[in-house]
Order: sequence, then C-alpha cells, then structure tokens
Amino acid sequence: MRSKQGTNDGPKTNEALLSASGLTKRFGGLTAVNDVDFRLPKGQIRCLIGPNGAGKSTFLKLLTGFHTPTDGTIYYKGEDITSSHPHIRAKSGISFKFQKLSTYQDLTVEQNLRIPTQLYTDGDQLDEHIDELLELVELTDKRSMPVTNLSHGEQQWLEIAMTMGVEPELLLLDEPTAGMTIDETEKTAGLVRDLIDEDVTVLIVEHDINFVRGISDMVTVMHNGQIFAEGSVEEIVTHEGVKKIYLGKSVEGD
Ligand SMILES: Nc1ncnc2c1ncn2[C@@H]1O[C@H](COP(=O)(O)OP(=O)(O)OP(=O)(O)O)[C@@H](O)[C@H]1O
Repeated sequence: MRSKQGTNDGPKTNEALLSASGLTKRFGGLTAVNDVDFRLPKGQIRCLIGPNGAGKSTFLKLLTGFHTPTDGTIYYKGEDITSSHPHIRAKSGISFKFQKLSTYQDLTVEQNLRIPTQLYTDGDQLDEHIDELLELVELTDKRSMPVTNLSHGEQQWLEIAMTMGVEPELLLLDEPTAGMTIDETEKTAGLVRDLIDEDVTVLIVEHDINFVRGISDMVTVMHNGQIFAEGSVEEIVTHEGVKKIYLGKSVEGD
C-alpha cells in the first residue's frame, strides 16, 4: 500500500487531473481538514471513505471552492485554482453533487436537466444531448414527470445527469447512494462505471462499502481530518488500522 506521500499511479494514466498540497480547513478551534496531500490521476474512480466527522465533505467542499482553505493549495490540470470561485471551477470542467438535493421539485425531469445543460451545449445540439443524458440515467420515460413524483433514487440519478450536463472532466459526488435501496445502490454503481466511458474522472465520498468495492480503482481513507490510508479496496478492507478507526465495525461489507 502507498503511504500518504507516495506516488499514486492510476490504472489508466499517471497524469494528475487534480491534486492538493498541505490543504487545511479550520472552523474556529476545530481543524476539519489537516494538512492533506492528495493526488487524483485522470480517468480514475476514487472513493473517499472514513468515519463520521473525518472531514470528507469538508475536503470535497474545498475542492469545489465552496469552502476557502485556511492553508494549502489545490491544482487542477497543473494550474493553481485555490482562489478560484466555484463557478469558474465548474466552467473549467469540475462538476459536483452535494448530499442535499438541488432539483426544482415542481419542474419536470427534462426542465431540470435543461437548466445546467443549456449553459454548456450549443443550441442545435441541446435536444440530442438531453436525450443522451436521460438515456444514460434511464429516465427517458419519465422526462415529462414533475421531479416530486420521482423516487429518491431517481432524483439522485437526475442530479447525476445534471452534473454530467456540463460535460465535466472531473465529477465530485458526496454520498450519491445515501438513502437508496440495495437495488438503487447497485444501479448507481453501474451508472458511475458508465461515466468512465465518457472519459470522466470521479471522486466519491461514500459510506456503502459494497458500492465502494464495486466501482473503485482506489480508495482513500480519511480520519481526523487527515489521509489515514490509500490503496485498493482489498488493501483497505483488510487494513488493521482502518478496521480500528471504524471502532470495531467491519469495513468488509457482506
Ligand atoms: N461549516 C462548519 N462549521 C463548523 N464545523 C464544521 C463545519 N462543517 C463541518 N464541520 C465540522 O468539521 C468536522 C468534519 O466534518 P465533515 O462533514 O467534513 O465530516 P465527514 O467526514 O463528511 O462526516 P460524515 O461522514 O458524517 O458526513 C466535523 O467535526 C464537523 O462538525
């Protein structure tokens, strides 16, 4: 297993799409993210796991620009983006989905999908692009339905389609399977795997170890605001230190 400072060779390429150096976020006296060095190769699906309060969501919000770091630097495609606004990061290819649903409940599936997609797609290609996205998340037959009538899983898939509407190179997802049934979780794993065919690099904060097992090229474990371990799923689920930080709970799944 690689150490925190080790070289992170992705399965497809060694080129880092995103990296962070010494990234730190303090809220008053609490250090939520503590001196994190991180490297995400292009084309990889990386899952970020760790116990509650480990700093995962805060780390993701630093990468999106929704939190300003107390210290440290973030690079995207080799450029320092530490001070750039979330909107600028989105324009440069970083798309994100937070835990909280951000759809308009009274609008239809298609209307919601059009909102982000039309900003990034030429007018004459917009309809085709919307059709592709609906197909990708298997919501074609629900395109005219108000979002409020969708199941929880379907709403999450719509949001994933919305993040894809901006044609991202990097997708950051915070617990996309939260509240899903086992079947919905499995379908989400398939959907995320399909994204890689679209040449998207993905970083996912996730608690469901079966989901993590099914999709990860590599897993990063956070604990107390720091990167505690990094490795393949098998290395992580058999890691004694990782087992301990979950306070005896199994991370091996069923
Ligand atoms: N805006 C904030 N103001 C103050 N403290 C915060 C803020 N956001 C997060 N924290 C604190 O930072 C620490 C890390 O929180 P964070 O949500 O990043 O953890 P997490 O690993 O995502 O947890 P979970 O798995 O439960 O979502 C926690 O102690 C949390 O209470």
